[in-house]
Amino acid sequence: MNEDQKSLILKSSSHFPPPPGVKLSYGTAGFRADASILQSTVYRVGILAALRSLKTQCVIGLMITASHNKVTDNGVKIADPSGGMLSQDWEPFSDQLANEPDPQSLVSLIEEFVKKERIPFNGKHPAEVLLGRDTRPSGESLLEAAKQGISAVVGAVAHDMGILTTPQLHWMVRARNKGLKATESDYFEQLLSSFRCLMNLIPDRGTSNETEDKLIVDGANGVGGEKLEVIKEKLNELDIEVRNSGKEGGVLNEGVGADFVQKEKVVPHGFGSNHAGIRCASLDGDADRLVYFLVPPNNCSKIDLVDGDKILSLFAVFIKEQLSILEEDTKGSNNYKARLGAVQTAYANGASTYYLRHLGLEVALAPTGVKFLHEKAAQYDIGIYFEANGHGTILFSERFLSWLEDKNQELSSTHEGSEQKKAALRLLAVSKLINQAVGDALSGLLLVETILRHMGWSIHQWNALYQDLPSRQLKVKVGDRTAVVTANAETVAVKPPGIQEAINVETAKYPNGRSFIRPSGTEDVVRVYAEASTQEAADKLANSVAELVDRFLGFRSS
Ligand SMILES: CC(=O)N[C@H]1[C@@H](OP(=O)(O)O)O[C@H](CO)[C@@H](O)[C@@H]1O
Ligand SMILES: [Mg+2]
Repeated sequence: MNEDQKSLILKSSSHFPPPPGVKLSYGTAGFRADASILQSTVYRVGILAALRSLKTQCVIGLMITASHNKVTDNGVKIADPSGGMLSQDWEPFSDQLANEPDPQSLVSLIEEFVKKERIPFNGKHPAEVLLGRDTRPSGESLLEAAKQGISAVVGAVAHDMGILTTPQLHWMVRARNKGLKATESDYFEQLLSSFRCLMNLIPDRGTSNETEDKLIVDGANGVGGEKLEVIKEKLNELDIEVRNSGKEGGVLNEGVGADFVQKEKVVPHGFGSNHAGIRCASLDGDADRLVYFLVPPNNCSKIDLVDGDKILSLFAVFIKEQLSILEEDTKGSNNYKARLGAVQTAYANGASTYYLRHLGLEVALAPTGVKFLHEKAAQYDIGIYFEANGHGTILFSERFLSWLEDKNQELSSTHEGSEQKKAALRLLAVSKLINQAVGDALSGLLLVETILRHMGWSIHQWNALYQDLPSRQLKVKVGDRTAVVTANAETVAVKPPGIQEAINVETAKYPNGRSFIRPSGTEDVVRVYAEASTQEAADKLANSVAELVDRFLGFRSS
């Protein structure tokens, strides 16, 4: 770093002092806080993004969003060259960068890091950062802060991509770094063309199928609703009605959205008894989560939730079917047994894990946070990962895709129009429709819709793949949530000493009982999860484990 560079950072950072007494940490969702205290953080993440771009010599993404959090919050996160989350080994530096109050020390911190990481300041490519933001009112001024941070790095270029869903920005970063077309219209074009390809390959059963036409989507009053309106205009094949699109004056994430629907299991605002029995879906505030639900006819506030675990299961059934068809072609010269795996967290309903194993899939467990699931899923030829809350996607390995392309060619000459050829084309279309950078509610929704039609299933038939074990999630406020340390993908609490034994004693009292605790990465709470054979038992177990947390870790009066 030369003197000009140092004085540029020194000068510009003096306009962005961090708020006194606040310590932020780059968690599972980047930095998140009340929007009013985030100017300096976003500015510094601008610097970070430019440095990351220099280091990798690739385009980097910077997204301003607080997803499902309340509208007055905001946040910022980085998309790495592959379109995935920021590499974990840069997280400690991100924390130091965000929290350093003194401009001179900030410059020294950056200088040391640049040396340690050997970041090339005279590399072939100047830093290039794509910027996106959700619909939050604070987004515009935070975007300015990000631009200031980026331009504090000599030669760095920022491209404002406008209001986007988080997955759109990740998709653009991935596409740019693969040398592909990467505008928002390219994104829509890829989704729509692969969707149509799958629709054209739906088997003709000669009878009308069970899938009802209409789908009603809760857009969480956020960016996802807006973008779905755009997709809807270009789609004649689906009958979609968007509610809570943000245009009706509702507040982002208030009584609406995938997080609300999944956690509270009640109907979102704008839905009621007139929607009973109709297929409904809900997106979160930045449209990287998707859940489906049904409003039952009799009890209209409680919903039947079709969550991320069930979306995973639906995708698994479909992909397994296509792989089996391909494997039937034993005469071909080019055969390959693909490894299909599923990745879940401890929050996955026990019934879903059981179902997936019986389907013949390998099921791996990862800690909460999509970066962990993504990493594990990338180890399979086809890895499907989902958090129960609806965040997930499907990853195809390069090796498998190139085999599939070859197989498709081979089948073109020998088996045109055959079931094998169709299976190969379907899998290729899925690999283009699904957003392989990160979980994407819009592309996920289009895939769910085509698979339901392919199977001829109603949402009821889909929901009946297995029956969820009753579960309960609680939050406990404690003095210091970091006192809880977990192991084995968060299924065991190793600290504080003795708490796991006490949880085991409680769990053993209930048939099919399972319970675990972990510190949240996004809120100042310890989360408690419990499941058991009945709702009453799950509630009781969750409450008694919450009491244990309180007893071991709660606020003490002394
Ligand atoms: C139980 C739960 O839903 N946890 C969510 C939540 O993380 P916590 O660390 O539990 O606060 O937000 C994360 C980011 O969106 C998401 O990845 C995760 O699944
Ligand atoms: Mg989100």
